[in-house]
Amino acid sequence: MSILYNSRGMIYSELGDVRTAGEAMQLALDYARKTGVRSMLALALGNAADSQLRKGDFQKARSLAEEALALAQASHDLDSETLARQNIGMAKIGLKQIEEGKREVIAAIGVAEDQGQMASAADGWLELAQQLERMVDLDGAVQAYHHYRKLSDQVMRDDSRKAVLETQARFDNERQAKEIDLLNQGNLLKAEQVRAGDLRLRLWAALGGCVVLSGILMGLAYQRIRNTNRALALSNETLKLQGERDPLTGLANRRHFQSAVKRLADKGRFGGTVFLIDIDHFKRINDSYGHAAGDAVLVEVARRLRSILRDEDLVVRWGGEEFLIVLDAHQVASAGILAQRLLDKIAHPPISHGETLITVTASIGFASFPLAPHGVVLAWERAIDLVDTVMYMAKAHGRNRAFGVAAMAALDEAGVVDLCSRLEAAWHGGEVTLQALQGTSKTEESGR
Ligand SMILES: Nc1nc2c(ncn2[C@@H]2O[C@H](COP(=O)(O)OP(=O)(O)OP(=O)(O)O)[C@@H](O)[C@H]2O)c(=O)[nH]1
Repeated sequence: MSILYNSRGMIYSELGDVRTAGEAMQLALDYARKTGVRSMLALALGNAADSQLRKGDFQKARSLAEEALALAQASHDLDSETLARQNIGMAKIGLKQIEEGKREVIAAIGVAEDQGQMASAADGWLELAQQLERMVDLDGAVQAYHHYRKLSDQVMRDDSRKAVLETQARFDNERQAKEIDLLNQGNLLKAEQVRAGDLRLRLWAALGGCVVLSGILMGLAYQRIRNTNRALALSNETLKLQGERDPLTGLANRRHFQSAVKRLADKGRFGGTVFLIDIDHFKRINDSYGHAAGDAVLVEVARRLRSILRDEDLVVRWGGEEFLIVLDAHQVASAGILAQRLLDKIAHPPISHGETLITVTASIGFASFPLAPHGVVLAWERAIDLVDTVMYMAKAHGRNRAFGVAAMAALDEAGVVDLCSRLEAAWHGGEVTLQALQGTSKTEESGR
């Protein structure tokens, strides 16, 4: 029964029904206490503490997590001990013991990292970032989010390496099929050539008065060969284009970006203006209207972005609900004007999907490189790291807004990395100048 209620609690928790999830977790805990089975009790205590954290009852969450910690230590269960310590830290943050709680959560995440549990460590950083954001420790939240992005990128790289291998295998099969197709076309071409050769021989044999006729026939054969070659070249070009497009939105994908960015980077150093756009609360759109509606939103946002940009501007589907724009221009002022247009274009009018009107907003980070005022040039990975951090600040400050880097008191890349790791504080301390813009109307922004 305890396992059953645990599962029920987890399902309701995923659906966002905190109250029913809490009741189920409590029942799971009651049954686990009756059975006296330690592993079951540790699991139930961990989940119940987690549920209380979500409900905001930090005192209760803390006492449940402390009970779980004692149990985990007694049974030498390192995983449960780490979870319990993390929950205790989160509860302390909720109880306004922010620095102590932060230390405990970070130590618990460190243990998970040492154990090689990178996905759960990444989740830990994200939860910490959200908890600190709730407690208005924005600097701490931005730093935690930075760690989360780094680690989740690493996890995603590992996952996507697997996915890439599978996709590669699929792509190879498709390519093989295409190559067979091309080979057939090649054979046809050769057959055409042989036929043309035959024709030539016969024509030479017939010679004499047939010279004019043979010339015409040879001309026709030559024309056919040229057409076949043109078809081959077109087919190769189509193959290359398909591999660099996102199939849902038709925008360029990351692979295309990698080759395009080489054109914009001088010896790996990046020049231009970058915007990172992340749709706000996109998970809610999927949860409320369904995955197909989420897809429709992505397609429409992609169309709107393209509609206000020039053909030569690069627009990339960067991740699930993230888009990256790269302009070959360096003016920060005009970047601000474009950021405002992007915010407004995404939000107005609401996107229609069947009978439903879906209100969509986005958060945007942007910066122009080399960085003002000292003209610091960055590798493109660092440039995107910086824009990603500024984008998260736009999220942390309420969403439906754009933050852009106008100037940074850094003389080299190391200085930029340092300021980026404490951006909120550096902004307030005057070491960084940010341009902050807001979407013109916040119709549906519900915050947290
Ligand atoms: N429909 C659809 N959903 C996707 C696609 N790719 C990713 N997603 C979903 O996008 C959601 C992203 O959610 P989160 O990363 O939590 O971010 P969010 O809800 O936008 O919240 P904030 O970014 O904090 O405002 C996840 O639920 C993904 O499943 C896609 O191609 N189609």
